Amino acid sequence: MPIQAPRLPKAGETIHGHKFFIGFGGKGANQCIQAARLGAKTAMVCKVGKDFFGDNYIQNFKDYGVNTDFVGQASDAATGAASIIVNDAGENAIVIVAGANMLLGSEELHKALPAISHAKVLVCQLEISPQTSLQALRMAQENKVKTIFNPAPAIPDLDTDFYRASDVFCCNESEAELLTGSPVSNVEEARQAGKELLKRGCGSVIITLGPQGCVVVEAQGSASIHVQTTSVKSVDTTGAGDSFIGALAFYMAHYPTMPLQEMACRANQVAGVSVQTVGTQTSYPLKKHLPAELF
Ligand SMILES: Nc1ncnc2c1ncn2[C@@H]1O[C@H](COP(=O)(O)OP(=O)(O)OP(=O)(O)O)[C@@H](O)[C@H]1O
Repeated sequence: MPIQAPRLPKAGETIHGHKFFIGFGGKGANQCIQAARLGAKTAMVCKVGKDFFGDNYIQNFKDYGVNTDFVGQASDAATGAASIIVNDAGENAIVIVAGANMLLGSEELHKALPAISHAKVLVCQLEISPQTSLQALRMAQENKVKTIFNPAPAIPDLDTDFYRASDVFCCNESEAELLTGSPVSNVEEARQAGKELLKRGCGSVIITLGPQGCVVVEAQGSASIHVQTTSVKSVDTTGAGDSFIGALAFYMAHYPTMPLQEMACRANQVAGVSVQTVGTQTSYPLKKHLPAELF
């Protein structure tokens, strides 16, 4: 729920803002919807509250053609929400209430097992309990389903089992920095961080670098590749990383033999379109609006 205001209010203060709007989000939902907009058959496994926001959240998935059979509604917790205040300088103050997200656990995953085990790709993040994410990744691997893990929001003491459960470990610069403990602010540093993360046991690593595209690090010992992207005029980069991951999941599902570097190159192009329009899910391109050579 973003609010635009001239400045951030002080404790106890009431001020007038410019604008208020409600947008759907959550990393998992964004990634799922980008994949669906490219033509992937998608299902979401998550938990919302039995409330107004939860009902609208489910309808939003349905509007995008996402299967909601595994979207549970908790009666004892509210739908996860974020209150975001952005001032005229572009600085923000954010309060996230995870709510029902934290109630997603083993029971729900077991109900979703038929969908998980028949999927081509499973994508997980850290906006639910980390142990639930890890369990889902393991369930996918046991069923030979490819996994993409997006360690966001990053936690410094990430369980090392997450690396082993990730076919593709995909994060942005600040997440890579937190996980490796080394600065990641340019291509060279991203290459080093990618190599370090790869050593921890994942199949491959992608570190996204905003307008500089991404770095792809595959199999131990092989060179890292900087996949540059086309320069575009960006107006709102919110959710660009999720657009990239949703697109990557689409390519992994639809073109399983395509080299990862080529998938990353195409995901760069998709995410590059998303930054040219205001909004998050609404800025994600549909297949019909993208050049045919991306498919
Ligand atoms: N200004 C830009 N021009 C072109 N492509 C961009 C730009 N910003 C982002 N992208 C594309 O989006 C991808 C993800 O961007 P970024 O690395 O900023 O992710 P992020 O930090 O997770 O984003 P956010 O937190 O804003 O969702 C990049 O790898 C690139 O493909």
